[in-house]
Amino acid sequence: MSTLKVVSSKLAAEIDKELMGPQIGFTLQQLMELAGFSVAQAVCRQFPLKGKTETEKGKHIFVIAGPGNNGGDGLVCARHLKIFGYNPVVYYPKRSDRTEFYKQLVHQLNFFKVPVLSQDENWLDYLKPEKTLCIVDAIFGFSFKPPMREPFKGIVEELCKLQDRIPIVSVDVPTGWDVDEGPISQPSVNPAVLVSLTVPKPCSTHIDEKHTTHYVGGRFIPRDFANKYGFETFGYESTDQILKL
Ligand SMILES: NC(=O)C1=CN([C@@H]2O[C@H](COP(=O)(O)OP(=O)(O)OC[C@H]3O[C@@H](n4cnc5c(N)ncnc54)[C@H](OP(=O)(O)O)[C@@H]3O)[C@@H](O)[C@H]2O)[C@@H](O)CC1
Ligand SMILES: [K+]
Repeated sequence: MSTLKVVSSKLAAEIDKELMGPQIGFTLQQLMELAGFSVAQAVCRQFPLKGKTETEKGKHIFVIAGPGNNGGDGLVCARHLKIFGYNPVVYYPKRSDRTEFYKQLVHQLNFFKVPVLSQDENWLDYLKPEKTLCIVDAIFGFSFKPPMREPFKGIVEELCKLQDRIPIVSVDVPTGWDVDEGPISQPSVNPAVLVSLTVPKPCSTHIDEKHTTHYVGGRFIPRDFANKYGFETFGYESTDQILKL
């Protein structure tokens, strides 16, 4: 049997449903915690603080959280980045009331004194190349369907203007990309780092390997489950939550 290296948006949603279904019984909270934790680990790997000056260490990591679960991954990631010694700031313009859980994630950020900006705040003030280490793009993941609606369209247009000067770390899918077809509509970001969760989506075959470092993270499935969906598990080392592909 040939093994797939990527899974479609449809299959990714099916995998998610089965993981959180009655037979397996993961909760969304559990998977999101591991997903966000792995993205924070990828940021550490890519932008290590060790040996950096105090000025460098004080730079912001600007996390933009969208309205769905990709945004939730961003909220979790920001908390872990703070624990790891970084200086995250979260921009959360459209807050989900889908579940109480998103509010709890915001309370946890308040607990760790991570600023969480609302839509009406001047978020661009935090995005200065000399003051910002990177941007974590947790706007849209595998449920995004173009064309992009406001306020995200305007936000992503601003990110596109900045991305040559501030590196973008995209969570699961670069925002604006069609999950299966890649960057076929605008606006869409061109990330310096992509962290695919569970297994890469087809759009990841469109990244320019010279520009984008690709990690896989979200280490939560056994081999027989992966094989059932036509792919292999990844060779994570030791306790690592990410693997550079
Ligand atoms: N097993 C795993 O790997 C795990 C994966 N996880 C993560 O979940 C992610 C998938 O999350 P998801 O299904 O909630 O969808 P996501 O992509 O966040 O977007 C949905 C939101 O976007 C909106 N929206 C859509 N199109 C739009 C448009 N054109 N313009 C504007 N808005 C638009 C849409 O709005 P609606 O259409 O409903 O009005 C809805 O609010 C996945 O990529 C991974 O990061 C982990 O957390 C757990 C384990
Ligand atoms: K994203």
